Amino acid sequence: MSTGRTSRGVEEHVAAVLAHVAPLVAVDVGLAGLAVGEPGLVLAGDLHAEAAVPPFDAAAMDGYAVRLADLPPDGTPVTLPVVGDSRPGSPAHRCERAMGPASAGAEGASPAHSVTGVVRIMTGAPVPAWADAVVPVERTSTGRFVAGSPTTEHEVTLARQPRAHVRRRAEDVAPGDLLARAGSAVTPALVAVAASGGLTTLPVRRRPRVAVLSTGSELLPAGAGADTTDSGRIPDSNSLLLAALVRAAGADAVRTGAVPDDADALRAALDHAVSGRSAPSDGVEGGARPPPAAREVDLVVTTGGVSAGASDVVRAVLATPDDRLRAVEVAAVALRPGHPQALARWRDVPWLALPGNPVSAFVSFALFVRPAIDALAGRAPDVRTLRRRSASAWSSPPGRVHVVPVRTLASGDVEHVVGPAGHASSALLGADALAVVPADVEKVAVGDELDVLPLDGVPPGRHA
Ligand SMILES: Nc1nc2c(c(=O)[nH]1)N[C@H]1C(S)=C(S)[C@@H](COP(=O)(O)OP(=O)(O)OC[C@H]3O[C@@H](n4cnc5c(N)ncnc54)[C@H](O)[C@@H]3O)O[C@H]1N2
Ligand code: MOO
Repeated sequence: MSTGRTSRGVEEHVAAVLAHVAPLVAVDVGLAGLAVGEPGLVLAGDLHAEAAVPPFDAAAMDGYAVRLADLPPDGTPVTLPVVGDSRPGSPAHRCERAMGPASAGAEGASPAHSVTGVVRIMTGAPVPAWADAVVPVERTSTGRFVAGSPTTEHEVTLARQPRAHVRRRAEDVAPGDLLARAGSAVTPALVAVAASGGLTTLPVRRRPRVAVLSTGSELLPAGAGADTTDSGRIPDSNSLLLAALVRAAGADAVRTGAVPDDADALRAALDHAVSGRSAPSDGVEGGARPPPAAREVDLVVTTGGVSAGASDVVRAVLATPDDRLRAVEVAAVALRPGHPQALARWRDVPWLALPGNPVSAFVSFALFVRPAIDALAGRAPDVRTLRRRSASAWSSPPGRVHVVPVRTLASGDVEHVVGPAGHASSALLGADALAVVPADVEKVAVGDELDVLPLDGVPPGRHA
């Protein structure tokens, strides 16, 4: 009997998912806004510096700017007049003009060097064009400068030092240098380096926004406790699971409470979800921000109701023509867990329908939803799998990619996390990664190399 499903491999289903998502529109945001705004933005274009860092030769120490030619190479101290001051934001131009040799670079119009002397200079201040080193104050007869007091010494005894203590113009960043590529995360360091490099705005994409909803008449509201009677009802855990996974993947989640196995109720819930409003009892589970006005949703993720049961409500909605519904694909993916999958567009928003078993939903997120979020965010294609040696042996189902929760040991090898049964969500508690065993592998032996997907937000070895 036909199940109405298309059989396909994991790669094929990933490609089908990615065909529905494109990077969100890029906007230019001021650096100050980025520093205090929402986290998790992604750069929408390559970023090049406009200005040099440092923008001029700068003192790396408080001390005296000297011309090495004035100091004996053998390190014998000399006493020289102090002819000026260079402070951060207040360079010693006057003295530079008085002292600059005919060859002095930017100040090249200066008269020939006429005075032998030094300039008192503070860390970060421009080094006069004629000077080529800074001698730290503690290495001189002055000993130290007193903060806040006027400096009055007229001469200083100092000697040549092994290091110049000058940060050369552009030694950190030169104008035109590539600071970061499109798809990089907008990190605190990137905001700072961009500011230093003379930029005022960054082209960014906002965090994708993902609506999450659970289906199943057996579901009690998430987080409201369990039912100890024999009602056959269980707490909805998937909507919390997926909302947290969405957030760990760098997107915002709008979670909607569980929807019963009723096609009209699901259609109404989908309408509500794509409007960007969360259910009254739920919240926007992304960055801290005021209660949401309706905002665009970029993706809808549902769990449950996607297999072959009589009450499988997602299948029922997908099978019934509706103006709001397009591009339906119901798939039997060669994967365990995560075999039944579907995708479609609801009011033109891409909709990924994952199976209801919590471990299947978890695996489906890692394999299908995470790449979709990355694509929406415009994140650089991220080869996230690592090669790790297996510390355990197990059998894998023939003809299906087998995804196995593993934990990383101190050696770097990974160990199968054993749960009481294949679908035990408690096994996920001990995992920091998922091993992805190819469909043609039926036995994993100790020492075999595996492809391993690290889990967002779970540091490797956390559970070792
Ligand atoms: N005759 C067949 N039966 C099943 C097949 C099949 O091919 N033929 N596939 C099996 C596989 S594999 C999976 S996976 C499940 C997926 O089924 P559904 O997507 O329809 O999921 P449900 O039936 O709604 O739920 C499955 C299981 O998970 C529990 N669940 C569902 N939602 C939640 C939630 N939000 N929080 C916690 N737990 C949830 C639900 O109570 C069920 O126990 O189908 C097999 N059957
Ligand atoms: O394929 Mo189902 O997702 O094994 O549990």
